[in-house]
Amino acid sequence: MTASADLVLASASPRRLDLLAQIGIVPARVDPADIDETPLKDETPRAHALRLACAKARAVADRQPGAFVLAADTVVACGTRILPKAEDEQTARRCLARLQGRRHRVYGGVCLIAPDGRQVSRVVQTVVTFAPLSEQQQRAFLAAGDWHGKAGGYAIQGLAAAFVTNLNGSYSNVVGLPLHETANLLAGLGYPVLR
Ligand SMILES: Cc1cn([C@H]2C[C@H](O)[C@@H](COP(=O)(O)OP(=O)(O)OP(=O)(O)O)O2)c(=O)[nH]c1=O
Repeated sequence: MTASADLVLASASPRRLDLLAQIGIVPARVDPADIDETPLKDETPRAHALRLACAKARAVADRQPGAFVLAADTVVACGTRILPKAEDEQTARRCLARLQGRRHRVYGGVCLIAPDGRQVSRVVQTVVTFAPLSEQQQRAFLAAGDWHGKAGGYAIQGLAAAFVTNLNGSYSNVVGLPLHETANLLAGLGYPVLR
């Protein structure tokens, strides 16, 4: 019965919609959750990604009865520090200064709530390494503006790809949704995937 229920994507991110489409999943509706994304005191990046993904899914499931609700959250972390979503150039500059020439982690929280109320979630970790960047490279990147609204101030699917020397784990997780794990969560709760 639940196999034919609608899927609602609880996200304003067009990248998540594109990623789902890549594996043949087209949500019936997009209904972004508007929640407070401020980290709690001493919250780890992993716990933060999981908490926000579940809070987004819960907020939307409450107003979308009878549907599967999928939500996610992407967190870029330097050590235990959660990097902000870059909404201005100064924030993006600070993020880039931290990321260049070193390794960081990207945590993707995913949460799925089924029509019958069952809830499953995962956190997926990807390790990304950026090359050391010259002042000129950093200036050019910032001027291009491909940091706006992005966790950690970069988009691996955009210009920042030129900076990545190594990636260990799920690439789609960095873009915004770990596809393998998301497909498994959907299939596990009875939503048709690749059928
Ligand atoms: C690191 C990285 C992040 N991002 C984006 C994905 C997410 O949109 C954003 C992280 O913010 P999120 O809060 O996870 O997502 P969002 O605010 O865009 O949408 P919603 O909360 O409604 O689900 O950063 C990239 O597009 N590429 C990258 O390489």
